[in-house]
Amino acid sequence: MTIDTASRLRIAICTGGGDAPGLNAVIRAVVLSALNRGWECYGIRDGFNGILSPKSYPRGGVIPLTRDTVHGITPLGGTIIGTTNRGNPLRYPTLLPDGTVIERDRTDEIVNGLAVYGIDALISVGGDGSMEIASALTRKGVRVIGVPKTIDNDLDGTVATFGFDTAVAFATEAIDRLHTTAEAHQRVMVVEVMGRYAGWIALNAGVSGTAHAVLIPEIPYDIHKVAAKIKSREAEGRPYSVVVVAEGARPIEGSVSLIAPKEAGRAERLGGIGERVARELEALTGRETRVVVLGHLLRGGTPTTFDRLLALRFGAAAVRALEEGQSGVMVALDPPTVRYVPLEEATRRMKTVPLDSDTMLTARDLGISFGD
Ligand SMILES: Nc1ncnc2c1ncn2[C@@H]1O[C@H](COP(=O)(O)OP(=O)(O)OP(=O)(O)O)[C@@H](O)[C@H]1O
Ligand SMILES: O=P(O)(O)OC[C@H]1O[C@](O)(CO)[C@@H](O)[C@@H]1O
Ligand SMILES: [Mg+2]
Repeated sequence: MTIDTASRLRIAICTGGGDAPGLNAVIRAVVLSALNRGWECYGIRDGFNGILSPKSYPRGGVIPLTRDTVHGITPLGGTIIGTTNRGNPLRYPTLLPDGTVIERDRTDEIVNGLAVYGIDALISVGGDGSMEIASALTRKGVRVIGVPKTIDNDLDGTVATFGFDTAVAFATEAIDRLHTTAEAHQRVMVVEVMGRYAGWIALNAGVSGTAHAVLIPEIPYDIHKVAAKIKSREAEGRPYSVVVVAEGARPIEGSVSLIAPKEAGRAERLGGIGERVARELEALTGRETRVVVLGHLLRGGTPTTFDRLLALRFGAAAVRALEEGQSGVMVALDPPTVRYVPLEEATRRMKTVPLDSDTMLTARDLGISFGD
């Protein structure tokens, strides 16, 4: 969709979903690119909560972002305006007098809230959930540009999202460190990494960190096959192994490991699969086993150079898109350039690991077991 451009825009930015290294770099690029055009820039606190729950923000749910606000934030993890992965405005959990909880659409309140603040256009940074919300707001007449973010790399329509490279780099370093202790103690070390529905982090870090088995959501595993891999290493005089497990991995006959089931306005919380795999491998191989859960460590820290640059490029490209009069599109990496894809296209399907991809073939050629 292309809209007439206003010469001086008042824009807002929000960050939604789980945080990812690079969010602050996007914010800085958006703010500086906007200010350098003579525009004004505001930040909505904690996803859309700054508009939906203004009473929770005595110092303002929508705050001005200035050159000073974004000074020095490029290398910082987190997001200076906050984020949330609870309370999707499309399906907002609401308690009824009889105690039941229903989900209701609160996007009209966001449309009105943006109008009250005189916001001409919104830049929404987030994963699939945030892009779905952005797409709904576009249909309601809000001028929106999406910026893709997720450490899980499961967002379609872009070759890469920022945060993923940082998460993989950290996981690889952790796996490297576990090799030496695994070998010294002749143990099996199981490393659980994030990746709810897609195994990108487990696969890329597992291959780079030379793990011996990698279990991903895309391939339900047979624990006996993983145990056989560990035993064959033993037979070759290597009585230790490193196994990487994505939190969304599941056995062939079984389901994912849940910490908490899905609730209104909130996805299910996964966790515990590393523990389960370790227990079963110890029983099947007789080898002492330990588990390390990397969890939220993967979302923290300073973004890698790749992620910083990508985040800065995405932020600046989002502002250029507004200047060009675009709306309803997501900035996407299409090397060597960035392009704009319709939000509907970006949210149509989840990007999971293709089983015939080059990285999968590489892993198999290297002898890594997927438990299949
Ligand atoms: N701007 C927002 N305001 C409120 N809630 C949001 C916002 N953006 C996203 N959410 C909520 O967070 C959930 C996850 O968001 P999203 O898919 O954008 O992030 P993600 O990077 O994929 O991370 P996650 O693992 O949390 O899904 C959404 O389904 C929605 O419930
Ligand atoms: O613990 P939280 O913040 O709800 O988020 C956990 C989820 O976030 C993600 O890291 C995506 O950011 C998923 O892999 C994970 O399941
Ligand atoms: Mg998501």
